[in-house]
Amino acid sequence: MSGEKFEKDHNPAELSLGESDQDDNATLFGSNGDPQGPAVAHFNIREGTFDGQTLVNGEQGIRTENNISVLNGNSAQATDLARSQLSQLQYNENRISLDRSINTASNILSNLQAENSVRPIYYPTNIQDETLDSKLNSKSSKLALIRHNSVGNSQHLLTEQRGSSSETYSFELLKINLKIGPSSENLLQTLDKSALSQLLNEKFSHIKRHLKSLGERIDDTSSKVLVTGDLNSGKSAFCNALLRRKVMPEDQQPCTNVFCEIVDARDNNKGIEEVHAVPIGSVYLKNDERTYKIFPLEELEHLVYQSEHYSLLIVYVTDNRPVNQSLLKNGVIDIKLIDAPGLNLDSYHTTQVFSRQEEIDLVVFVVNAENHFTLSGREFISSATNDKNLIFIVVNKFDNIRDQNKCKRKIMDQVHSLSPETYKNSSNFVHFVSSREMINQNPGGDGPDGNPDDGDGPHSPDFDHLEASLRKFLVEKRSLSKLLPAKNYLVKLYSDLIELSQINEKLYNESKIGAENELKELGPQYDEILQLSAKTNEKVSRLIESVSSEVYTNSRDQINRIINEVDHLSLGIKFEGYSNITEFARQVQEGIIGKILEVVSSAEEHARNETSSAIDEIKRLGVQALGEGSLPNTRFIPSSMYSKKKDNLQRHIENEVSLFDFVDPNFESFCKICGITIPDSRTNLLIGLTANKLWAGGLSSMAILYGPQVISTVTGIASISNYIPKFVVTKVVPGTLIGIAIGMPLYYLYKDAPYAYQRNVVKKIKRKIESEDYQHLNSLRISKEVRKVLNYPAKDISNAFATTIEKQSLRRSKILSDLKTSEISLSFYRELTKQVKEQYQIVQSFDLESVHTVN
Ligand SMILES: Nc1nc2c(ncn2[C@@H]2O[C@H](COP(=O)(O)OP(=O)(O)OP(=O)(O)O)[C@@H](O)[C@H]2O)c(=O)[nH]1
Repeated sequence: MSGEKFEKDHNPAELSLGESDQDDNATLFGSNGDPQGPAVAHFNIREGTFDGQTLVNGEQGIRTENNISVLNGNSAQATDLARSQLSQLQYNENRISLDRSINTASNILSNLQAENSVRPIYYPTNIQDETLDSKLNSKSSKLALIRHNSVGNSQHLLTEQRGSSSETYSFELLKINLKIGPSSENLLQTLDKSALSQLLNEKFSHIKRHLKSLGERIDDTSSKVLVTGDLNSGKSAFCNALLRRKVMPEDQQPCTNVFCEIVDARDNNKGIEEVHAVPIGSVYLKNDERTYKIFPLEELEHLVYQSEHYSLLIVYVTDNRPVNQSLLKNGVIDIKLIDAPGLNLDSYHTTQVFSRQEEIDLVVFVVNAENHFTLSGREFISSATNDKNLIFIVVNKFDNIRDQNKCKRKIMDQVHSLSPETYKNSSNFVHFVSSREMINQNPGGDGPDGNPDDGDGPHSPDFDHLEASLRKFLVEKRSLSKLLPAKNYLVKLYSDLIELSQINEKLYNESKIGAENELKELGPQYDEILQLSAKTNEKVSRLIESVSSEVYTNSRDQINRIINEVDHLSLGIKFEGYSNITEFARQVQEGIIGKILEVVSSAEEHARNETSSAIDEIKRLGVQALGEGSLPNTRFIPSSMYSKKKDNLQRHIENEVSLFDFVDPNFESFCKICGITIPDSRTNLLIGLTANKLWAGGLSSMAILYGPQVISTVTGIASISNYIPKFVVTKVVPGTLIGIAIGMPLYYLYKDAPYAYQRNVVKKIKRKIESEDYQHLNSLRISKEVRKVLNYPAKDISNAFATTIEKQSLRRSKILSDLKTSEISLSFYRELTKQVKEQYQIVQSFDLESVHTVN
């Protein structure tokens, strides 16, 4: 039946056989005559039939010829069939709801995968596991992980949480277990964020694939029954007994080596009985004949041995028995029987894998009543029970047992220990039968050529009961065989998702609160550090400014002083006559420049000392503001200051010495040299100065430049001698005057030469200094160096501040981004928790009936 025909909007719980006085037809559910609307199921109570509109498994209910004949002839059977069909309707209701829930679950997982790729989902590594050391599962490690994984460094929250009690989580389907050996620790806790996220993603994909196959399984209209058991226990015989004909080869020697799928030929192979042998490595596609080889049914007894060629034999057989008797063709669903090879070392694993396939609805385990359960049989049953698969246990060859009660007791004891659930419902799930008797009573069977009996074929109460249980379980209780696994899976999945979502919701909420608190704390801290930085930098700048300008002033003053004093400085250089005049000139020049440079050096030394103290002060200010250890550990080396060639004054002074450099007539020195007392009273000072000026500007030049005229003047004076007594004029006066006029300047010039040279050099130097603005440039040079050196610790401070501010700023933006992440995630998980809880309720409410109420 196409599921879409029975659409939503009606509650499966309301399905019931209608009993109305006015109307024999009860409407089970449906639309009100709307042809496009959901199908309508009408059940005629008197006739025990559905009307022609009612679709059952894709067919029009019971309007087939066979069915009508059967139903007309037997109202009890009709009621049975009606019940089957009613259960089919109910099945469809549940199936559609489950389908919807499977799709929802799959979408939720896709959303989680998308979320996981952007913001890694927190997956607790402290999952409850009896084998795990709970000491490893502290809450702090969990929080450390979420911090590491997704939120970042909200350190205080981490600390806050450390005190709280540890929690463990229990997942069933979402459990990721990375244990290598049974005793080893779960490696989950050692994984990093991306690895964990990847694993979770894979887990989601795996679950999605499983959901898909569950969806396919519940949509599949057929049911598969895997018949397995120990070697030679009579599995093939049991299949034949169910078919009431010898289809599968039976042998005392192990014979069935290939899995055989017995399928109704009428519905699935146009009624043709044959075997489709699927070669190893091929996947059976009915419509593609390249995927299998066709053999007549008679070949089956050879084919079952050919496990080296074939992996699967599809055996198409026709079961002509009425729908209420035939298991394969029961009028409701397709049932396929799979006759598996007997369990031995080779086949055990394959059979176990086979039994876990989604399309296996029921496992029938055939055990030989004579041998009881073998080791492999016991293992198979406990493993199937662990997988929560329902198992029918058929104790075959019971006809061979003499003390049947004893045998029953022993086997039931074994069942009890193997599967308590099966034991509890043993009347439905454990059957003691003889397959051989069923076949022997009906050797011809109801094959295609055999006469379908009248429905009263061979009977055995035990076998009838077994068949009835199987039928009811597969046909009427399909909800259990097909839908229950899907429901259980969804219940587990939603329960895990609720837990996962709630954990994330809780942690992201905590994370959000933490981030908000951190931001609150960080705001003032950030402003504080900004202000402190500005203040400290300003203080340091002011300090640098004041030290540099003090150094500048000091240097300038000192240089000025020496320049002023240099005229009168005693250089202690002896003038050893004009023969050594060049050497004298050099020594004088060097002496004067040396004096100036001495002062420059002393200004530099002063600058060094000032720099050193200023560095200490700047460092102190830095430590005061930023704390110990916040600045780089640097050491000031005073000698590194002014280490380069500091002065090129000497190079600028002309080295050439001319004779005129030694001539500098000066009244003062003249007086000094000539023994003339200089007026020193205040009133005479002006005269002295004027005279000095005159000398400086006139007499000295006059003596040098106008010497001849002076002499001629003196000569002129000599002409006056005509009026003076001759001997005076001719002998005394001229001689004296000439002697005075020539001798004194010459004497003066000779004596003054070294001083004059010094004065001239000083003048020269002063001129040079003046033209070059030497004092300013040198003071500037010295103070600039101070500023440059002081800028290093200042820069260290501003760098340290910049780093702190940047750190704070980075932290702030990190917290802001964490906050945003937390808010987005929080709203995602809030919504998710709501959704998965709703889905959990919905799935829980599906009424598939109690598993063990088969009757
Ligand atoms: N007495 C008795 N013999 C049975 C019964 N069922 C099967 N046998 C015999 O037991 C032997 C093995 O039966 P099979 O049906 O081939 O057993 P099997 O479990 O299919 O064998 P493998 O598939 O080879 O493991 C055959 O000789 C059957 O005739 C039974 O109910 N009673």
